[in-house]
Order: sequence, then structure tokens, then C-alpha cells
Amino acid sequence: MKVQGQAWRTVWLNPDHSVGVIDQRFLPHELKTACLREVADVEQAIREMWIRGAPLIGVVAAYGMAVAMRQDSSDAGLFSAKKTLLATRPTAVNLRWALSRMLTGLLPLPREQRADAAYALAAQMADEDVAINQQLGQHGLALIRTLAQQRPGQRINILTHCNAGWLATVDWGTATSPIYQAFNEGIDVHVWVDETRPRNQGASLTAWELGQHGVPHTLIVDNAGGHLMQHGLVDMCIVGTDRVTARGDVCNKIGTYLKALAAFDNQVPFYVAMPSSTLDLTVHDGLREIPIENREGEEISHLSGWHADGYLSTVRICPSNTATSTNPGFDVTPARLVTALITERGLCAAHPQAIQAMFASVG
Ligand SMILES: CSC[C@H]1O[C@H](OP(=O)(O)O)[C@H](O)[C@@H]1O
Repeated sequence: MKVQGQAWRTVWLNPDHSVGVIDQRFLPHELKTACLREVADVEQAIREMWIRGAPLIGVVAAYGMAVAMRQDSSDAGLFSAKKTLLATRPTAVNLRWALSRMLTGLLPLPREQRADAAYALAAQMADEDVAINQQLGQHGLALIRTLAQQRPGQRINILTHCNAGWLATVDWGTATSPIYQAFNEGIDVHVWVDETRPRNQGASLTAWELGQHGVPHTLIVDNAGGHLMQHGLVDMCIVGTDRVTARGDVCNKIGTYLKALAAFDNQVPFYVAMPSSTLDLTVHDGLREIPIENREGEEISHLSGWHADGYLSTVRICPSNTATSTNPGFDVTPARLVTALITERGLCAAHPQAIQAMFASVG
């Protein structure tokens, strides 16, 4: 997407074969990039959330395999790099999907061909992500367009949680792709942006990228969403996902489940934008089978922001002896609370038969 009129992607290849990324830790205050030269750099960038977002994690990990092949293209090097990168974060299935695709593509090759092939495959996956998200957005746009036609002259208010924007993918985003395309078409859309405690990806990332594109939006505290729905101020919810199970359970950023409950109670359509790379047909019961990442307690006890004197600052918001060790990064929304999955192949009911019919071929 555009930043001050210039087209950006979240990840790119540098002339020296290092991997360029936007280091999202400094947004919205500073637009900084990072250069990932070795597998260890890619591991750090994913683990420490320099880059984050299920589809982007997958593509950056794919590039991680490419830089690994420049370091050691032996079978041992291949398996070691996959193991290192797979261990970075447990919840987004895109990581496993991307690394498996890279291993399948590289293992049969002579080691001297692996580096070039890895870069080519990673680049292909990046381009595919952009195309998939654009296509997914078209299917989501149809939903927004229908609502706008039913309510001529009325603003369409969409609530989203965390960041499932272009910053969570290579471009377009998943949940935001329908929103960008509706805005580009001239539909009067407005986005309620959940701040998304504790890492505040909504406040720092979604608000920034929507603002850069000129999309009207309002930052809200996470706990205001239900109230807005009760007062008829939310026309639909569109969120992203880190993993969808074969029966349609949706794993996403912590707080998504509570938003889905409020939507269900207020008859607000609750859509999940799901590229096929985020579908995991090997699991059924999301609550019992999806590994939920527990993150550092400091994310809860401390807040970071821009100091009035012009630098990033961090402050403690609770007593130093208060326990904050329970910090699940994700929760699971049962399929019964999901109105539909917005995918690149079309709308899909969050139901095992519908998912099987549309995605039986997903590897
Ligand atoms: C395009 S969906 C991205 C998905 O990933 C985010 O998690 P994180 O920022 O921790 O990687 C969040 O759950 C988003 O919905």
C-alpha cells in the first residue's frame, strides 16, 4: 500500500540477497526498515515481532529459508533452518505451511541449486499473497457493497480487531482488503479500530495504515465494542485469523472471542478474512488443538509510546510485584459465532462440509 504516496510492501529482496522488512516495532511513530542477512536475523525478527501477522510470518520465514541456503544448502542445513524458524512462534499456521512448502520444493534439488530456487519460491509466495488478499478483498467488497445499497446515503461502520492489515501480510491485508477496496470505490466506510491490548497492534498499526490511505477510522478501547454494537453503531465485524480449523473454529488475537460473543448477541455479522494459507485441515477442535502463544508479562505491565520530548518511552502501569505471567496472545472463536469466512475462493460457511467442499485440495 501507499505511504506518503510511495508504494510499499512489508517485505522485499535487497540486491545483496538480504531480506528487507518494515520493522513494525516503531510504528506509528517511525517508519524504520531492517535488513535480515542470516537465519538468526529472520528468527529474531519473527520471534520479537519486528514483523508479525500470520501471512507475513509465513512469507518472511520462506525468505529465511532462502538466506539459510546461502549459508548452508546441505540437507542438514535445510532441516536445521526449518527447525529454527518453526520454533519462533507457535500459533499462526502460515509459518508451518510456508516452511513445509519450502522444504518440499528444495529437498529434491541438488544442493547447488537450492539457494536460487529458494529465493524464487519465496518471491512467488510473496506475490501469491498479494494476489490472494486482493481477491479475498473482492469477495468482502461484495458484502460491503450490498450493505451500502441497502442503506443509501448511510455510512457503513466496520469493526476490526488487532492488525489484519497490509502490515500483517505482504500487501492489501486480509480483513482490511475489503475495506480498502470499498473506500477506493467511493463507498462511505468508517472503521472502529480496537486498540487491542496489550500489544496495541490496532492503535499502532491498523490506525496508522488506515490513516495513510485516508480511510476514516476511530480508535476505541477493546471493551467499547459491545457497547457500540448494542447502540447499532456497528454494521459488521471483519477480523483476521492465525488459524482456522477443519470445522471452522477461528484462532485470532486475544479478545476476538469476546467481540464475536457481543456480535452474536446483537445480531451483527461477524466475518473472518481467511486466506487458504491460514486454514489448518489437520485440526478440528480449535480450543483443544491449537497451541496458544503465551507472551511476556511485560507486555501487560508496561506501555510504550512517544514521549513529548520526541523519543520512544516505556512506562510501568501496575505495581512491580503484581503477577502478569498469564498473557495468552490468542483465543479461539467457535465456528457457531462466525457468520462466514471471507476467502480468496469466495464466502465460505464456518462449517466442516462447506470448508471441505471449498478447500479439500489445500495442502
Ligand atoms: C492477517 S491476520 C494477522 C493476525 O496476526 C496477528 O497476530 P500477531 O500480530 O501476534 O502476529 C493478529 O492475530 C491478526 O489477526
